Amino acid sequence: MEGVKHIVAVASGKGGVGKSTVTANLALAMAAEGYRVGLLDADIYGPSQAQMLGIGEGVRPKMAGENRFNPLPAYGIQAMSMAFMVDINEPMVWRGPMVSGAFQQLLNQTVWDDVDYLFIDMPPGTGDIQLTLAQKVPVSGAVIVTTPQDIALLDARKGIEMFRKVNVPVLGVVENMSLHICSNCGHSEPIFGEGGGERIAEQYGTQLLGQLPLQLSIREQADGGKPTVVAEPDGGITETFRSIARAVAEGVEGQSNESPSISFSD
Ligand SMILES: Nc1ncnc2c1ncn2[C@@H]1O[C@H](COP(=O)(O)OP(=O)(O)OP(=O)(O)O)[C@@H](O)[C@H]1O
Repeated sequence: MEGVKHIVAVASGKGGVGKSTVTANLALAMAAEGYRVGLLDADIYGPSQAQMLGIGEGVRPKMAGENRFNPLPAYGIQAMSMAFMVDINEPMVWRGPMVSGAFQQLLNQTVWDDVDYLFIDMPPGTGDIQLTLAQKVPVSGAVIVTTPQDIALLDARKGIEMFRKVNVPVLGVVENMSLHICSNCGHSEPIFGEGGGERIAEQYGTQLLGQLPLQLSIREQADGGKPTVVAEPDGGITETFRSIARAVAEGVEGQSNESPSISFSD
C-alpha cells in the first residue's frame, strides 16, 4: 500500500476487551520506539480513536487533491477514522457492504506519509465484514487482544482462526485487564481469571506479547484523550506497551525476512 511499509491488524473476538485502548497505546509506543506510525480506526460503527487521541469532535482531515485526505496528526502519529468524516452523535445504520465500502475508502483515499507501521483497529467480532477487511488489505500480521476470562478467550480463538484462514500471521496475544490493581491500596486481584492469554498463545503456537492490568488510570487517560504511553512516558505500563511494540516489530520483520509478504485482492 502506498506510503505504508507494514500493516498490523489489532483484533479481538469479543467487544469491550480494550482493543481500541491497546491499539492507541501500542501505536504510540511504536512511535516512541522510533518508527513512523499510522493508525486507522476501522471500527466504522463505533469509532473511538478520535476521542482517545484527543482529536476534537468536528475536526476534519484536509483534502489532498481530489477525493483524497491527509490523516490527522496526533502525538506524533498519523490517524484516520470514520469519526473524522461523519457526525459521531448520529447512529450509523449501515449494512455490511456499505461498511466495508467505507472502510475501503478510508484505506484507498488516505495519503499516509511514509509510515513504517500502520495499525488497524478492527471492529469486534469475526463475521463477514472482518473477513472481507482482512482479505482486502495486505496485512503483515495480526495482534489479538483478549481478557483472561473464558468467554473472551473463546472469541479470541475465533479471531485467531479467522486470521489463519486468510493466511495472515498471528504475531501474538495481548492479555488486557489481567489483574485489577486498587488505586487506593495497591492490592491486586485477578478479577477475570489467570493465565488465559498464556494458554491460548500456547495452544495456537503463538506468543503472549504482554499483560496489562485493569487500572483506573488506563481508562481515565484513554477516555481523556491522552493515552497512558503519552501521559506517563516513563511509567511501567508504557514500558509494557513498548516491549509489546518491539515484539511486534520483531515479528513483522521476521516474517518479511522469511517469505515475501502476502497480499490479497479481489
Ligand atoms: N487495562 C484497562 N484498565 C482499565 N480500563 C480499561 C483497560 N482497557 C480498556 N479499558 C477501558 O474499557 C473500556 C472499553 O475499552 P475499549 O473501547 O478500548 O474496548 P474495545 O474492545 O475496543 O471495545 P469495542 O469492541 O466496543 O470497540 C474503555 O472505557 C477503556 O478506557
